[in-house]
Order: sequence, then structure tokens, then C-alpha cells
Amino acid sequence: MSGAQLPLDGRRPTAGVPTAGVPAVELRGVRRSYGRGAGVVHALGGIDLALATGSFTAVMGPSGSGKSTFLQCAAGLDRPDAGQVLLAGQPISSLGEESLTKLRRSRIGFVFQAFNLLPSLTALQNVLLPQRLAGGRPDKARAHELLARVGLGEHASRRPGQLSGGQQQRVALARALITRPDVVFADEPTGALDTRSAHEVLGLLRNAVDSLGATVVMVTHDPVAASFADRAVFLAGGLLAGELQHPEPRTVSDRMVTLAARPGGAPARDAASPSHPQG
Ligand SMILES: Nc1ncnc2c1ncn2[C@@H]1O[C@H](COP(=O)(O)OP(=O)(O)OP(=O)(O)O)[C@@H](O)[C@H]1O
Repeated sequence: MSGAQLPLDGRRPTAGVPTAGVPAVELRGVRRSYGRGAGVVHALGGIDLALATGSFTAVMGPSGSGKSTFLQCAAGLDRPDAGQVLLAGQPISSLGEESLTKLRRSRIGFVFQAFNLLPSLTALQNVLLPQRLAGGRPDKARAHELLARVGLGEHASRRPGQLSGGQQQRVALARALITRPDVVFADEPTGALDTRSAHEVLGLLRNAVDSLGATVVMVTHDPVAASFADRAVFLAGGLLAGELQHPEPRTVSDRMVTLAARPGGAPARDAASPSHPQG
């Protein structure tokens, strides 16, 4: 949301620094393998991708294609073996653990499939948690505003156990937005929800992009979920395998069927093979 050139320690941007045209997130030649020797798995075999500030991107691909690894690396939760991740133009992969933790707390928002709210805290306290962890002053007015935005203005003092799954995920979304992060990463945010709640959450993610200028990157298996995004990028075998602008459920679904059927849908197990993205 800030899109600025930021200091490496996760502090807020310096006023007046030009930001136009800088992607919110960029991956350059990102590789990540697991294991070694004959058993090595190239989960990401060299990813080059730029995600524009104020955009909503769905990351899709068959099971094992590298989506989670992509998200973990892009969000600074895991370190690539090679290549670089840039957040608002700044390389983050080489940051020390402490700086990376600060950066994640202040400049990245997360929405997980399992909501990950703290059960002993109220909705309001959960929303304020990232600010508290980042050492900032809790902005209660903003937290109330975000809760109202996700339709939970009346439920600020409820604990997660007193909320439905869809309501909990809406609290998680408000929590992800509280620090005005550069990017919100959502990992299967509707995976645990019924269709109606899923649509509400997806509509709110879309609204965060359109009304608040947020940048959202969402991993999903669901073509309908992907259709809320501006762009769907596809992974297969740890490589980029094309993308769709303004994805529609049918075209996304067709693409997924094609990718699942093609050889190499699973990650390479030996030497990394070159990338052959298909449009
Ligand atoms: N910690 C790990 N150790 C070993 N291999 C791993 C590890 N994490 C992931 N992998 C392997 O890396 C590949 C990519 O996994 P990843 O979880 O990124 O795929 P995915 O597209 O998110 O899959 P799914 O849709 O099933 O969640 C898979 O072959 C997986 O088995």
C-alpha cells in the first residue's frame, strides 16, 4: 500500500521518495530446492515475476507445483537458495533474521486458510496485534474502521470462538491490513469456508485492492477465487507456466486441467531444467 523505497529494518517509508512504477513484490531468478543428492526436489526452478502495486494476483498450479514455496519465499518466511526477492524495490533475501522479522511484521500482511487468530484476544485486539508486535502505537480508530469495513463493526469485542469461520477470516483480513502493508499474502484464504463466506472474503480482498490500494497475492486452488484477481499466474514443476489477465473461472479451470495433465507438473527431482513459460 505504501509502495515506497523503504529502509531495511521495516520502518515506514520516507516521505517524498519516488515510488511510481516500482513493483510491490518482485522475484528475480528465485530458486529453492529441498533435500540433496538424488532426492533433491527443485520446488522453485528460477522464478522471475513482478507484481504491481495495487494489483490482485492469484497464484495457481497443480499440487506440488511450488505455490507454497513461492509464497514463503516471496513473503520472507523462507530464503531462496538463489535469486532475490524485492519488496517495494528493496532486496530482502539478504536481510538478517531480525530485520526480516521486523519487515514481515510491519510491511507484510498475512491471511491463512486456518485464520490463525489468537483465541484469548477479542477481534479488536487481534486486529491490533501486528502493530503491537511491530512496536508501533496501536491505532484503535483504524482497527475499528477496518472491522467496520469487513462488516464486523458490532463484533469488535467478541473472541474468535464467538465468531463464524467467515467472520474470523474477515477479522484476519482486517488484521492483515492494519499496518498498511506493502503486500498482503493470502494462502488459500477461502479453503476452510462455505461458498457464501468465501465470496464475502474474496469480495473484501478485492475491495481492499480497489478502495485501499492494497496489493494482494493469493495462493488458491479455486478457479472462482482466482476470478476475483486481476491476474492469475500458473506454476508447474516449480516454473512459471503462463498467466491470464482478468481470469474467468472457466478459462482458469481449463488451464489447470491442461497443467495437471502435462508431464513435468510435479517439481523436477534431478538437475534444474530451464524454464519454458507458456503464455
Ligand atoms: N520442507 C520440504 N521438504 C522437502 N520437500 C518439500 C518441502 N516443502 C515442499 N517440498 C516439495 O516441494 C515441492 C513443492 O511444494 P509446495 O508445497 O511448494 O507445492 P504446492 O504447489 O504448494 O502444493 P499443494 O498445492 O499440494 O499445497 C513438492 O514436491 C513438495 O513435496
